[in-house]
Amino acid sequence: MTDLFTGNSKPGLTRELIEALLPMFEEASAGAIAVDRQSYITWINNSYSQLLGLGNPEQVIGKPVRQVIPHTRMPEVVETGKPLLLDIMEHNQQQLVVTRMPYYDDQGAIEGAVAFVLYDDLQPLTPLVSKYRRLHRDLAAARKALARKARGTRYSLADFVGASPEALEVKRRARLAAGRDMPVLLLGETGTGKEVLAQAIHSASARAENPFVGVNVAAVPENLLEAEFFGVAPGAYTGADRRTREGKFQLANGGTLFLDEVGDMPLPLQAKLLRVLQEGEIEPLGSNKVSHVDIRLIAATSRNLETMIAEGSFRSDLYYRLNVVEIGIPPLRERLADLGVLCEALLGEICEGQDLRGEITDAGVAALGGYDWPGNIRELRNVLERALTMSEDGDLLDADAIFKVLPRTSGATESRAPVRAVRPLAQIVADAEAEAIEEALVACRGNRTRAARALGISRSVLYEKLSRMS
Ligand SMILES: Nc1ncnc2c1ncn2[C@@H]1O[C@H](COP(=O)(O)OP(=O)(O)OP(=O)(O)O)[C@@H](O)[C@H]1O
Repeated sequence: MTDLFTGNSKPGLTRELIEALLPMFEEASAGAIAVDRQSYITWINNSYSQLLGLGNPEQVIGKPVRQVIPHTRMPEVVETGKPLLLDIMEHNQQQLVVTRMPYYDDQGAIEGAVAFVLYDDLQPLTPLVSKYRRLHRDLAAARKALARKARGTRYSLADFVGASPEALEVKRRARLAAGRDMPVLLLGETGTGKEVLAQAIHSASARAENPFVGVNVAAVPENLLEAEFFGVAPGAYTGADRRTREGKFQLANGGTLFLDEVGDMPLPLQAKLLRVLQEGEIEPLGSNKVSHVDIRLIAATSRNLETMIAEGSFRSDLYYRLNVVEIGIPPLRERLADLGVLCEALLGEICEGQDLRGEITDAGVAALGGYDWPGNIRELRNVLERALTMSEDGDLLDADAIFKVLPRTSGATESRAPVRAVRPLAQIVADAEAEAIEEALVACRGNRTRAARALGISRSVLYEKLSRMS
């Protein structure tokens, strides 16, 4: 072993301290090294030179440390005077956990640095490292989710679950749409995932860092739609706010505006929307100033716009403006092959954060396949949620558990099915009662006391009815 500190400067306090601590560190560590002010090696112990595969330690004294240990950060410590107390360094495909500290002369000037290899084998640290990696992954996912939420989106393309040819085609077109800054028209029945897809397209587009603003045209009273869309100038009408109220177009500026149920838009507003799309300018209510907006429009509807055009209730020129990229989302009954993966994803979502581990048997999935799903994936989610709430045998849903909660008929089958046989009134009443109880339990997340209160019956009566139902 060579002498620790070469050079002729007088030993100072810090240096003394390091010298005092060195034997202890040296013994506890898998190797130790010191460099001078120019990052030239002044000392290295035997164990470190063996670890580095150097043979004779003397031959590296006086060499620049980077020449011997290419990935070392000792020069940085000497330059900045800041210790690097914990670092992982690669050397010859080994990962070394190292600590590095500067040391000073009497006048307080940096004289060099020392480093110790704390571990030359990460094996004992595996639980710690994997915990760190897991936390890091969780943190990254949470940051991403938070950022998405801040921008108004919750979904990415991976959230559009499905592996059937129909689902893959939807995803392929969505990816295509994401790459082009053009209007998109999503066509599909209620609950097929139009909003999921709109958010996913936004998240995968160049506008992803900008806002995603959604507005359900059918949910806004007709007389408020214009203000909702284009905003209101201060004092635009009696009782109007003194401040400017921004409309959805301004809020979505730079990002994506999602118009859900665009088929429900009244004709006068359709004309205004068309103008905005043609000119890229909006005029808030009560203002005579126009302002430029830059948005990508994604519209969706469950209605047949072509029939509406023929009937005169939807403008054909607007239709062609909106329908640059059209994506038809098939109803669930046309992609029953996806039932299994959808159940898995939805049960995972439902059980998240709860002390539940929902699973479904193959027979359970087959039972779901016999239904025609007028409410599509939203309805599937409700059925699974209800089945879990009602399930008596833990969290495994079999065919029986599904049949118990599956609606007996759906709107779609009802309209196609022949008139049903007349049934005894008592049975109809019992069925209606069972359905009301299931709904109350779902609404109260399985809390029977609250469900009983909501139904206006006592807990004991609810229990009695439940036992008769099962
Ligand atoms: N492909 C899918 N994968 C996973 N979940 C989905 C999918 N499609 C829809 N969902 C879920 O179904 C529910 C309804 O989806 P969404 O609101 O996007 O449907 P929608 O077509 O916009 O319905 P509506 O026309 O009634 O507004 C949501 O909870 C959503 O998470």
